[in-house]
Amino acid sequence: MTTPPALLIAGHGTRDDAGAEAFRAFVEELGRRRPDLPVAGGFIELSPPPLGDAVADLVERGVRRFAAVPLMLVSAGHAKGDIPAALAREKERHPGISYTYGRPLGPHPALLKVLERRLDEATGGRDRAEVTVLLVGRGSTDPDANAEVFKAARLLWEGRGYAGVETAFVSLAAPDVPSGLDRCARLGARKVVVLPYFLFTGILPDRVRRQTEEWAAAHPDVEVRSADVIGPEPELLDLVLERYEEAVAGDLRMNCDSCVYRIALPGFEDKVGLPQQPHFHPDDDGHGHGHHHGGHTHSHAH
Ligand SMILES: C[C@@]1(CC(=O)O)c2cc3[nH]c(cc4nc(cc5[nH]c(cc(n2)[C@H]1CCC(=O)O)[C@@](C)(CC(=O)O)[C@@H]5CCC(=O)O)C(CC(=O)O)=C4CCC(=O)O)c(CCC(=O)O)c3CC(=O)O
Ligand SMILES: [Co+2]
Repeated sequence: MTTPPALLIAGHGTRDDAGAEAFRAFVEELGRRRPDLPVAGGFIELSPPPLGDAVADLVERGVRRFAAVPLMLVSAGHAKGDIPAALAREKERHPGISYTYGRPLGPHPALLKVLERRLDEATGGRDRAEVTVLLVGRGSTDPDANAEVFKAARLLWEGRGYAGVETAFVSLAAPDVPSGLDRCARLGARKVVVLPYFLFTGILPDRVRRQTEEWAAAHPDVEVRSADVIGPEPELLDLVLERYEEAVAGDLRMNCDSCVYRIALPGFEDKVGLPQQPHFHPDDDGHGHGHHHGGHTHSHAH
């Protein structure tokens, strides 16, 4: 019998005890969900246990193969750089191990669903057409990572009926939270919900809430509410296990998560499963002008 690879979760780490505890409880919950797997989690900085201890723990339990999933929303420095580097270091420490590495989490439809729920909680389900959302990401010096937050905002806007979804960052990238709120006001927003694009409670989500309250106090003409972080929702557990399965199967799907031909996005349901055709090309009638795009049929039959 071949045993499945273990699951290793890599978290960020925080000086906020409640945030670190939320991560540790989440890893325990993953273990309860998959009693067939050794599961361990560690942080890349600040909080115990460090990622290296989590790997050592797995090795002590007899694990030789594992799949590592970064508990990160975006692909920035941690997911692209230091977690892979930390894993390479662990392989030097434990030469007998092998591992595959999964993708970050966002902007998966499961997360959008949780964000939508957080908004409904904050507004009491009021008329969405009057509500402008300010989605606040962590912010990074990696523009690709910042663009992923804009993508999440746009996908959240599509088909859900909000007046608008604007984007801001808590630090390292513009616009910051007050500028993002200014922008909403200039667009005519009278009801704004600030929605943190963060996994768990922590120092940065607290800062978002504080900055939101300060801005709201200075702008009594705009009704401003704060929504909660994503949190350890069942959707997040399922998504991490989906990332695990992908990493085990070697089936890493780039950004197919939000592909309109695979996922029923609100308002675009009729596109799911549509056969894909090559574009009409004037040179494709047998004259052979050397513009062959062989193998580019973009099939989505997963
Ligand atoms: C408060 C602080 C720690 C403290 O002091 O306790 C903290 C906290 C947290 N960061 C989180 C997430 C991310 N942090 C980064 C990146 C960086 N974070 C850094 C510092 C700090 N981060 C400290 C003070 C920062 C300040 O004052 O502004 C940098 C500068 C240094 C470094 O970490 O090396 C580095 C810049 C790299 C660059 O230059 O681009 C990325 C992007 C990336 O991957 O690079 C992500 C997104 C991951 C994703 O995609 O989800 C979360 C989890 C949030 C959640 O739950 O979702 C928490 C927890 C919390 O908020 O408590
Ligand atoms: Co950080």
